[in-house]
Amino acid sequence: MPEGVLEIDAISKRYGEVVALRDMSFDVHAGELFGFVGSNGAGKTTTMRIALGVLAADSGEVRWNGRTVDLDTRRRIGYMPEERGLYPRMRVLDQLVYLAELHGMSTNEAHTSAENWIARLGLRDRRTDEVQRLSLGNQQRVQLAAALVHEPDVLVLDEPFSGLDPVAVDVMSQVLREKASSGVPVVFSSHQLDLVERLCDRVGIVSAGSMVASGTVDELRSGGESRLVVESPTTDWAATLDGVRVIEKNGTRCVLELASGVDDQSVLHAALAAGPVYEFSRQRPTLTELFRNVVTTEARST
Ligand SMILES: Nc1ncnc2c1ncn2[C@@H]1O[C@H](COP(=O)(O)OP(=O)(O)OP(=O)(O)O)[C@@H](O)[C@H]1O
Repeated sequence: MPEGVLEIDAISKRYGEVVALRDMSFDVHAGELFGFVGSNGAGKTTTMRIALGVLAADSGEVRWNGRTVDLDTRRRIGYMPEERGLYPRMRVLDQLVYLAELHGMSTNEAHTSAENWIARLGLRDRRTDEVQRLSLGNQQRVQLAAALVHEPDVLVLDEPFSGLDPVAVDVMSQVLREKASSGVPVVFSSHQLDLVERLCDRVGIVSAGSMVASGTVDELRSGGESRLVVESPTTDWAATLDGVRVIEKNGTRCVLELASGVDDQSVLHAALAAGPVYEFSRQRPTLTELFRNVVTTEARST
């Protein structure tokens, strides 16, 4: 039986005529930070709500450690919903203690844990304030504390970074990294692809309700189009090569796109035959470029 694995297995979901998810599948393993990215309406929130059990799938299954997620397992998931779900009139500390107790902690444990997360997330000065009196960013910190306060076995966070200032982004990143390192599978959705690229062990790109690419950022980047940056006094030779397209030219420096199967070494030989070569390197796409490619290709094929 797999240990410490959250499995989303072939989940489908319709809202009336709208197909929100079709055979959505991915795994998140213990110790792993998994970034879930996709266009607006791609199906991220629906997937996360199904993973937590606040929404039922039409078909497919969510498993934790090989077993279908039930009410007990759900209590062990820390969830940060997109529509933030705090009680606006409750004080920060009281709210966190209440939520921790709801998840099965004793009053003492709940207090210790709530105070710990309040301190960790920079909310000490606001601990006795009503949530509604906090700025949106601080409310979001409380929302993260609410997901963490019962020391969950799995973390599922819907756009935890949206609207945070750079310091709060750093705190959130550190906390998620630490949680993953301590063996908790962490999955979060985000539109901030630079952050996802920096932070995540693996990334899943979702389009129109299905997972269309997943892997480590390195795997995804190496699977993209092959590009070369070349600096040489002349670039005329490049245009004569089969399967090579000059996509950018800036003085003596150019970027070439290679069709699949074109060997970069044959390009280097051609460049050297024409004169000196000062730079010759692979240019790998950023996650943002990959995302645009994958999503545009998928949109064309549907
Ligand atoms: N309650 C609902 N009733 C009807 N359609 C819905 C409902 N919730 C979501 N949808 C539709 O399901 C699809 C997936 O929506 P979902 O919110 O899961 O996407 P998302 O990837 O989280 O988007 P975003 O990045 O904008 O938050 C969309 O077409 C959306 O309009």
